Amino acid sequence: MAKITLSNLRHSYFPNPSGPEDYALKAIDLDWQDGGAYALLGPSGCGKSTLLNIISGLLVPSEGRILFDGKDVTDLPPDQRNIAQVFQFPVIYDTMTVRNNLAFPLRNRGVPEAKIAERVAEIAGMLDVEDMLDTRAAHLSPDNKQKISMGRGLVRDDVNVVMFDEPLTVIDPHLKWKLRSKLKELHQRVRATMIYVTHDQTEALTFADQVVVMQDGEVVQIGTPVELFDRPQHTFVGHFIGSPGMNVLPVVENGGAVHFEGHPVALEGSIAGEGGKTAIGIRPEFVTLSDAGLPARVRKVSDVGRHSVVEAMVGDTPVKAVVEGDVPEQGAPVHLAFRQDQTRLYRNDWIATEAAS
Ligand SMILES: Nc1ncnc2c1ncn2[C@@H]1O[C@H](COP(=O)(O)OP(=O)(O)OP(=O)(O)O)[C@@H](O)[C@H]1O
Repeated sequence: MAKITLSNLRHSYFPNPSGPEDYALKAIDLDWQDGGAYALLGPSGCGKSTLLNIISGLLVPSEGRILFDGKDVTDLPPDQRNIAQVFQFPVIYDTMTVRNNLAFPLRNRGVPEAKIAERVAEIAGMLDVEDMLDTRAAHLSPDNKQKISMGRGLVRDDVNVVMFDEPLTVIDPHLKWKLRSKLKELHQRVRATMIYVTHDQTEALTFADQVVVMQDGEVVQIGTPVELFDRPQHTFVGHFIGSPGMNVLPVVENGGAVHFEGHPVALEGSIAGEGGKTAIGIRPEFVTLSDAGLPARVRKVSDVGRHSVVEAMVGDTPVKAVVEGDVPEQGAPVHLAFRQDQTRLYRNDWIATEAAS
């Protein structure tokens, strides 16, 4: 397995790009550590597939280099990069048995039969598919086909990286959570460098030790799931991660003080920089209904199971609060309190407050 370095990577699908908007990837510098479990998370069109194709060698970047363990592979074709890939849809041979499907990537590389048998048994054990080994792949359910596809991606122990591209797309919703945790467990046992591409925050946060969040061709934050939740560096991360996402509320900044809808708001710490578009970010989990606080009127209450989400209007701006227990009626006047150590200022969408020590 290898450490993967992306250095100063940019990519445009246009022959003569003239501005940042012409780039599908805009300046990416990243180190993926050897043996790490990474997720590449972002909405459709943010550049995930472009980045994946550059790592696998299907696409040559317009600028920048890709290194595997310090060795420049930018100009190497896919078959010389030693990568295993699991795609959205199962890639298996229907006429072969599960055993032969799992053995295929090893036979292809001339691995001795005894070693193949050992490795296939090991992977089949990890995936709980031992009882299917002699079944023809054509007879498997779509879920099991995808499991075998994953097994084929994991069976070689000499690859630089295993890349998963939205691998749970075809999986039945009620089985998704099972396979999600299975993949995490597999990483812990196999210890390969793995990159998991998805637009689904739950999949990314379950699988990865480090999540790389992308928006519009840029990496906006790399962090553990907890870091992304606790301290979003960019409003996009706050909004995209969490359910519901972080409240991003426009504020007026004046001499170190900020006002939201005319009310002063206390921030977590001192403010950096000046000017630009300012907003505060506070997660709905840290907004409470209280006796004092910002006057608001309830617009909507949604019961989401373990708790409710109350959306209340402060002036013209909706604010969401996660509420346990009793909830007010629609239209009721309430007061909202923001937990100060969780209230951050964002300037032009980037965090602009120091954390309270
Ligand atoms: N072959 C291509 N030619 C021109 N533009 C492209 C091409 N492939 C992708 N793009 C553009 O590059 C940007 C990034 O696309 P990319 O497919 O990498 O995003 P993504 O995050 O993988 O999205 P999705 O999840 O929908 O596949 C988008 O604006 C897309 O329209």
